[in-house]
Amino acid sequence: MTKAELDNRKILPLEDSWYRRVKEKLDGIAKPLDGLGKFEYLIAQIGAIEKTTKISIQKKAVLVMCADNGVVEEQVSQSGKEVTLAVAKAMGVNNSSVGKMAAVAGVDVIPVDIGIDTDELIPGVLPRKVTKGTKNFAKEPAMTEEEVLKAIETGIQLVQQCHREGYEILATGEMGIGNTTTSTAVAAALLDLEVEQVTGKGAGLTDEALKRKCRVIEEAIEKYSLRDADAFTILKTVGGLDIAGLTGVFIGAAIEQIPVVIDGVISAVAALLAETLCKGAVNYMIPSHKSRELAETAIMKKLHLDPVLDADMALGEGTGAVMMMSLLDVALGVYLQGASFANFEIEQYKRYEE
Ligand SMILES: O=C(O)c1ccc[n+]([C@@H]2O[C@H](COP(=O)([O-])O)[C@@H](O)[C@H]2O)c1
Ligand SMILES: Cc1cc2nc[nH]c2cc1C
Repeated sequence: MTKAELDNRKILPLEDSWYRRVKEKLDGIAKPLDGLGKFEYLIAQIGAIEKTTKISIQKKAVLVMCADNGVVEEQVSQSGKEVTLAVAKAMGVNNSSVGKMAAVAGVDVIPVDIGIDTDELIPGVLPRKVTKGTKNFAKEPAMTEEEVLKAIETGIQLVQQCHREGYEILATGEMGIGNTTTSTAVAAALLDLEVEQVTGKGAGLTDEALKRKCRVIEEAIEKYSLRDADAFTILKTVGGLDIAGLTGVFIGAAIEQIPVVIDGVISAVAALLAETLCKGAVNYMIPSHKSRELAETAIMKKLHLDPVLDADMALGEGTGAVMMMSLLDVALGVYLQGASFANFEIEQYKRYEE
């Protein structure tokens, strides 16, 4: 894929009529009007994406992009980069946090090596390595243009493959030590935010290390004049292969017209990049939780998305998105099988315009 091909991707809008038809069906179910709150809108959104009132999200997968980040050399994370490989290996044998959750939720985990710094072929992990980790952005741009395009294309192609295999809804996830530094740098540059106000402790840091993390991000934004740069340049300079791959997943979901659930702050940054690069992609996105990472709030506000879960989670791997898939299944139980007012022989509730 060339940059021009990426720029020319067109995303189809959703039709309002499907929202209305799903909402009418929800209003006919014996319950208070809008009783399922935000889930009513989300169910209607999925109906509009699938273009049906007979919604199905039975076959589910979480695509977990795993990659290393050169900026870890600057000691911006509590652990070393070897943890990325260790957790990816655990994912491959369903022994990671997301694997345990997904088994309960009926979701398939698809871990992807999009840039782990190893020559090993990891059992159970899809080999889609673009390069063995990014460069340290404190010293040089993280990626080349070709690497970014290849990672985005990989994400798009994985969604297309999942769609062909019958998956009806996808979730995003990632594993990459240092990726809260890359994500925060992208968010701060793209949304012109104060670095100190949006930088969190990631997987855990001392106060002193947090100051170092802020300094590394701030210096890079200044060095490369990123506050005036476009989204693609920001991603290439301070982003990561996991973020680029996930950007492709969001673009791919919009192209294939399937719903995609956003996980934590790293996925949220990729969602923001996808919407910036391909307008309208956001209509295919479903938020899950409000990550503990500080950049999350500004990103969700910019995307006009409202995460349902506020549980102080900061695990990554796709865990929050998988939890959300379970909640969607539960809410859909009412939509698909709930008794109607007619079944109860009581009069349907009316909407009163104020
Ligand atoms: O999903 C989130 O919002 C989230 C917040 C904090 C940490 N993480 C996970 O922790 C790792 C990154 O943390 P760090 O401190 O190395 O940047 C990475 O593998 C993420 O999956 C994820
Ligand atoms: C063990 C471990 C698992 C993770 N999953 C996401 N980030 C992580 C960081 C660590 C350290």
